[in-house]
Amino acid sequence: MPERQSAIRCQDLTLGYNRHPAVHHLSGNFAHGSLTAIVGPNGAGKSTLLKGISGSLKPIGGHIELASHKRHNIAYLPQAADIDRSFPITVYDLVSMGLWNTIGFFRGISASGKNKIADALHAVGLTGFENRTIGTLSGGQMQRCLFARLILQDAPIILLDEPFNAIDAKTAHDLMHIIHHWHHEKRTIVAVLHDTELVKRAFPETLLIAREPIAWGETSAVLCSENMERSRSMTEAYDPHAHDCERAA
Ligand SMILES: Nc1ncnc2c1ncn2[C@@H]1O[C@H](COP(=O)(O)OP(=O)(O)OP(=O)(O)O)[C@@H](O)[C@H]1O
Repeated sequence: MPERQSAIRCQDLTLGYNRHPAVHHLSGNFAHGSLTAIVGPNGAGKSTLLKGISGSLKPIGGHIELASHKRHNIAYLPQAADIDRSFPITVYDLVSMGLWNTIGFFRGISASGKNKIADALHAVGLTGFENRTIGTLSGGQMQRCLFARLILQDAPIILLDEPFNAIDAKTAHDLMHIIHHWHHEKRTIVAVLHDTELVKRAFPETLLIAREPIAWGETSAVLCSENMERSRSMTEAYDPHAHDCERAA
């Protein structure tokens, strides 16, 4: 099979905090247009990997290469817990931030920009919520709002950190529909997920990680019971007081 064009290439990548590695020696490609789930136990380094790809965390070792070399080509949805919802901003203003790459900070929103915002709000089922402050939204409505912002970012690479966490089945179904639409548009999508049944149903490729990569490839092969057991035992064996990576780069 010919090698697929890579959108994100990780080369012997090690990421961590204060020199303590959280993701060790990851090498592999997220192919252009692929839809990949990142799966693994709590503390396995899944969010850390997304932070590394998004550019908000610099590697301790190794490299991340993007096909486009432009970080603004990445749209990133952080975990809900990392978002401050006490900030007094309306749904309209939060969603319109998705246009910043195209309009800049200080220019007004054009008529076509306003149409795009209306279309994005419609796509996520939030028409009529424009003037609500985000602190008044339910968890599911807030996630819909953040997806509308992602739609406007119009990025070729989309990173989603637990997009369905604490979300009801109808909202998860609607947001999954948007993810499939992005996949059909040949965007590269990487999503951290805990629901392995959903991953098996809807994500063709999976990276299973437990600080070190366990397996990466076709979902049905990656999520076999042997790999799942290995990922559990590797995380259980982790020593939180270890300083430097013991394996040579
Ligand atoms: N800002 C930080 N400073 C120090 N250590 C951190 C920081 N963020 C994460 N870690 C540590 O890095 C390791 C990996 O964390 P990470 O959040 O990437 O895991 P995860 O796989 O996303 O977990 P979960 O499924 O629980 O969200 C954990 O041991 C965590 O405590």
